[in-house]
Amino acid sequence: MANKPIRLLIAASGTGGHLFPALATSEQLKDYQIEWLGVPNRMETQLIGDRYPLHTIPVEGFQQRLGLGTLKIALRLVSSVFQVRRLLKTGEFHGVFTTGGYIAAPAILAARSLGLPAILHESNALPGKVTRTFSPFCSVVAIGFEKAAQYLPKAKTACVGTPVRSPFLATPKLDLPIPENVPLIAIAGGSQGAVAVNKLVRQCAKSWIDAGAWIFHQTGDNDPEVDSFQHPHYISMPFYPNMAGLLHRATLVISRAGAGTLTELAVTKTPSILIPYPFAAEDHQAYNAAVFADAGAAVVYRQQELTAQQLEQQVLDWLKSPESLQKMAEAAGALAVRDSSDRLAQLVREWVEK
Ligand SMILES: CC(=O)N[C@H]1[C@@H](OP(=O)(O)OP(=O)(O)OC[C@H]2O[C@@H](n3ccc(=O)[nH]c3=O)[C@H](O)[C@@H]2O)O[C@H](CO)[C@@H](O)[C@@H]1O
Repeated sequence: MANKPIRLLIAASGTGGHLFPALATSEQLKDYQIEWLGVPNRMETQLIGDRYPLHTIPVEGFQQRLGLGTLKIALRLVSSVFQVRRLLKTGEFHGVFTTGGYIAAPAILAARSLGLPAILHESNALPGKVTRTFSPFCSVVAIGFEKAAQYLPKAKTACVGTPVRSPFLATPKLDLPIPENVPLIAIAGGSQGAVAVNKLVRQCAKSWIDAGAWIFHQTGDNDPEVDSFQHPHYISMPFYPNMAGLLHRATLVISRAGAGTLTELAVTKTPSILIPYPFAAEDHQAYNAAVFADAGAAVVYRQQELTAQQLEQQVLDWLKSPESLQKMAEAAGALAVRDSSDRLAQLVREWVEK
């Protein structure tokens, strides 16, 4: 294999939480020839197309109740496995790396049926269904949180943290017109935004601003009331690419509990209020959030129980208590695995170059 470039197929699709860790890992594999496997019309078609050749296959999740729909999806999965097998063979790939989700199933099955290594990274504390089902077939399963190992008893696991994009490891400036000496409250709804959190935040915003804070609100692009609160100290955007600058600068963050954002909060040592997405598969965001709450790095509220008054007061209390914020910041920092992309890339190399 010495002179032949190593060819790796990365299967990562759908949301920032799946795509960004895969991209961060790919940056550590610059000597590899990388191609990407995704699904049509998902975020990868905008994010990946300029960087790597992108192949797409139509896969989707199993519905809860068995029926004709499920049969159709199962048939589609079988046909996807054959498609990926063809791609792996004709492209002469040496292995597959995936960050889980539906795209992982055909990628893992196709690779293993050809005797190629399949490396899976799972960033959530409660691994997704696909990870739990297909991890025994993987060469190795890298996990973001130690806790995930207990749900994967038949897999060979290695805890490597979750990779963040390289700007998070530096201290990039915030390119927004916000004064340097004011408290900044940032709201991060995950790569899709969080309408219910947005609503609560808008009810509290005036009182936080009156207490001297500025607010940056990442709203997502599906909030019909997005323009209903306006103030010179309140900036909102559907999606903000410089999350690294934002989280480094933020005094505190109000966020969903996607594994990607949590990892970034740890690396940037940012205190947070976490409101797990209540409809996430198997409530997995609550498991992520619990890791941070148990470590003293965040306070967690269930969306169903949280009132605007509670949220408003929690933030006002913290604005008056820099010591509490400092304690949480340190606890968040203690959860960070800063060399995660290195570790994960190393693991990929170990298996693909075996
Ligand atoms: C609703 C849902 O099920 N979400 C899941 C999805 O993540 P989802 O993509 O929703 O959320 P994550 O927090 O994991 O990742 C969001 C990523 O997008 C970035 N970002 C977000 C907004 C923005 O304006 N700019 C920006 O760059 C964040 O910095 C982060 O890197 O996959 C994750 C990994 O399996 C899971 O943990 C999440 O629970």
